[in-house]
Order: sequence, then C-alpha cells, then structure tokens
Amino acid sequence: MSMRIPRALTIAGLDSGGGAGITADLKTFHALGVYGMVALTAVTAQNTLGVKAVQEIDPLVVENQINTVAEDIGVDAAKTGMLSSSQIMEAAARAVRRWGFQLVVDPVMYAKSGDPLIRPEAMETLRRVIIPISKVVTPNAPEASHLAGFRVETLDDAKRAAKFIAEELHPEIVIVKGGHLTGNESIDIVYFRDSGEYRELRAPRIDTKNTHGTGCSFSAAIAAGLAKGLSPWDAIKLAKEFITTAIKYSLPLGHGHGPVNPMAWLELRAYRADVIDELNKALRIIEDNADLIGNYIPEVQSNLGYALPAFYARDLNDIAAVPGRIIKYMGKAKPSGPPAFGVSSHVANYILTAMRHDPEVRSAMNIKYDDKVIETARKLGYVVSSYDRRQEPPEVKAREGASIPWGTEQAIKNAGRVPDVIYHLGDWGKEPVIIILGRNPTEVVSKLLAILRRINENRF
Ligand SMILES: Cc1ncc(COP(=O)(O)OP(=O)(O)O)c(N)n1
Ligand SMILES: Cc1nc(C(=O)O)sc1CCOP(=O)(O)O
Repeated sequence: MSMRIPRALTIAGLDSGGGAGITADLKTFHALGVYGMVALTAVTAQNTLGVKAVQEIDPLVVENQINTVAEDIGVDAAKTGMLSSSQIMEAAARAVRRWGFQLVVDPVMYAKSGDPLIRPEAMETLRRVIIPISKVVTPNAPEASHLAGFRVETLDDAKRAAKFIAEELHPEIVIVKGGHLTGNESIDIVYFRDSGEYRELRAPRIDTKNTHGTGCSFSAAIAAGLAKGLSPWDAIKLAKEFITTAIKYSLPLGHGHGPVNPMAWLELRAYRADVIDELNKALRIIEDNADLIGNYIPEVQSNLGYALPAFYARDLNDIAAVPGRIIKYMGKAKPSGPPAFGVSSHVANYILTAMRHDPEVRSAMNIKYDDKVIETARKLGYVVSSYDRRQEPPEVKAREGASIPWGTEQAIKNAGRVPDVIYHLGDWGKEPVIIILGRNPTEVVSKLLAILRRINENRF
C-alpha cells in the first residue's frame, strides 16, 4: 500500500523578514506534517517595522507556478495570502478553478505595520473573483469591515459581518478572527453558509506585541488540515490550537512586531520527547546504582527533574520528573514510575529558579543531607552554596511555593553563580536538604555518583 503524503500550496508573497507570507506558510505546513509548495505572487522588502518595497510577480508566472506543481506533484489544498493586483488574482483564480482544489483565502490587505499589501482597485476583484471560489475565508476585524462595508468592533458585529460575507460573496465558511477585538479571550466567529450555523473558537488572549504572521500561519494551518483530510471544522479547530501555540512562543526579534513561531508546535513535541528520554536514561543509571543511592533518599523522598529548553520552560508543567518520586525500597533507590511533565513542585522550583540565572542548568535532584556529601563535593571541586531557612522572611513563608525560589536565589547570590550543589540545614519541621544541579539528568546523576563513590572509597 502506498503512503499518501498530504500536499498543500501557498499562493502568497515573500516577507524578507521571514515572519509572514510564504515563509510562515511553509513552516506551518511542515510543522503539521504536510508537504508544502509555493506560487510566489510578490517579493516584499519587509521587516518587523514595515514594508519598504514591493515587486509583484508577472501574473502569468503566478499561474504557471500553480499549474506546474499541480500537474506533477498534485495539490490537496491551497491558501492564498498577498494577492496585490487584479491581474494576479485573475491568474490565480483561473488556475484554482482548473484544478479544483480546496482553497483557504486569507484576504490580506495590510501588514501589521499598516502598510498596504493590495492595490485599492483590486479590492473589488478580491470580493468578486477570489472569495467566491474559497471554501474558507479568514478576515480579521479590519478586513471583515472592508468586505462587509460596516465597522466590525464587537462580537455581534463579527457575527453580522460573517453572515453578510457568506451570503454576498459565497465562500462556504467565514471566520471573522477576534485578534483585533478586545476582551480576555480571543474569540473567532465561524459561520457556515449552507446551514446558517454559527460556532465560536475561544482561546485565552496572549499579551504580546509579537504577532507578525498570525493571519498567514492560521490560514496555512487550516489548509494543512484540509490537505490531511480533516473536516473543515476539525481543520479550523486544529488551526486555532496551532496559532495559539505559535503566539504563546512568538519570537522577540526586531524592533516592531516580532514574528509568531509556527515551529513551536513541532519543537515542543520534540523537546518533550527528548526530556523524557534523557530522564529515563538517568533513571536507569540510578537503578544500576540503587544500593549506593538508596542510602541518600531522604524522608520526603527524592526526585530528579528536567526542564524543557529555557525558551519553552515557562512554569512547573514544563518540567518532567517522577510522579510518586524516587523512593527507598528494601534499602534501594527506586523510581516509582515513568517520568511525566508537571508532577514535581519542589525540585521543579529549584530548576526554574536556577534557569533564570543560567538557562543551561535544566536539571536537579534532591538527596538526604549528609555533612560528608558537602565536604566531598567541595573536595571534588564542585561549587557548593547554601541558604538558611530560618532567615526566610515571613512574607515569603506565607506565600505558597515561595520558599524554594527564595532559598535558591540566596544560594546563587552567595556563590555568585548557579552552584553544582545547594543545601540548607532545615528549620522547624523541615528536613535538611541537598540539591545537585546540572545541565541534564545524566550530568546530575554523574555528579551524585562521583561524590558517593569518593565517600565510599574513603571509608575503606
Ligand atoms: C508578504 C506578506 N504577506 C502577508 C502579510 C500579512 O501577514 P499577516 O499574518 O496577515 O499579518 P501581519 O503579520 O502583517 O499583521 C505580510 N505582512 N507580508
Ligand atoms: C517534598 C520535598 N521538599 C523538598 C525541599 O527541598 O524542600 S524536596 C522534596 C521532594 C521532591 O518533591 P517534588 O516531587 O515536588 O519535586
């Protein structure tokens, strides 16, 4: 049986800054597992601040690009982005009608900077030639205002505009995006022309100015979903989740609106798998040395944590560790199960705080306090630092989860860097603790074993 490779085409412009247009579309297609192709419509000299120049591509060359890829490679779904002139629109529409593939139209009018990306006289061609051949059209509020002929400022306006555009211009589905509207949530209105049904897509609004390329990536994600054979509604829901991730992890580049990050979808999955693999590797080393390490499991038990790379490590859910911790069973150290994300609060808090000072230090493990461990760590040349829990300010003590970040900050300040080993001698009802830190879990366990083996050597 031959494998079907989903194929999507973007008919759009080049943003030399790499944030919008075909570069955003290709990243999106590939991040969603779809082979991407391009029919270039214009070259823009553009960065995060604005568009400096535009060179349109000859309309016949646009048409030729579409025909050439369609007749050989094939196209399951396509999207349009920047179509700046009526001639380019007519040429693209001819080719789309010839091949009959599903089309998503992002009715691009202005860049985030406010610079126009469409000739004024082409507005009517967009309405009369391009939108009627689309399955899905994805205007933001200002674009919906232009297409509907009235101002779109509220959810009710968005609903009226979606219905108006569907009935007047005849796309199957209209999505009026909520990114430009206000409120704690970004709510998109989806209107289905045939059934007259409305649906809503909701996501928490993310506070960032780095949203360049949002419209491009969203429409490309819908096209990718259609190319994979998803229903339009499933493709739209996937695209909302995809763009929310791309905005959450958008890139603070340039001096204006930085780009969204379509690769976050793929990178997060790859890094999460890598973190679990690395933890499993280190947990096997712990099991191989279970007798030795068993003597150093504290009353509260141990945990070994590993964070996603710093850019992706935002909170405790981005750190993996052992649910149920590493326990002492029959004198031996024993991980109580396979590692998972979001299961540690203590070790994870040491890691998150350390990463604020040194993003490379992404892993840590707590063990039982023993003077010999501290002494030997120093002898081995490790940087050892401590904090005194009795000095914890009352307001820190009162705040849930604040003690460990406070203590870790103290220990880092005392050492002048993120140390290899942090300890505290406890307080009323608090067991003394040693934390070993490192760049990855194997490094942490290697440091621990180097210390414990040296202690054992000195015993005999
Ligand atoms: C070449 C090019 N195509 C499209 C756009 C518009 O991108 P979009 O994601 O719709 O919005 P902004 O990020 O520009 O707000 C573009 N800028 N350049
Ligand atoms: C319970 C506990 N307290 C610690 C401290 O250093 O105060 S270390 C620890 C054990 C590990 O916990 P987790 O699984 O939440 O990382």
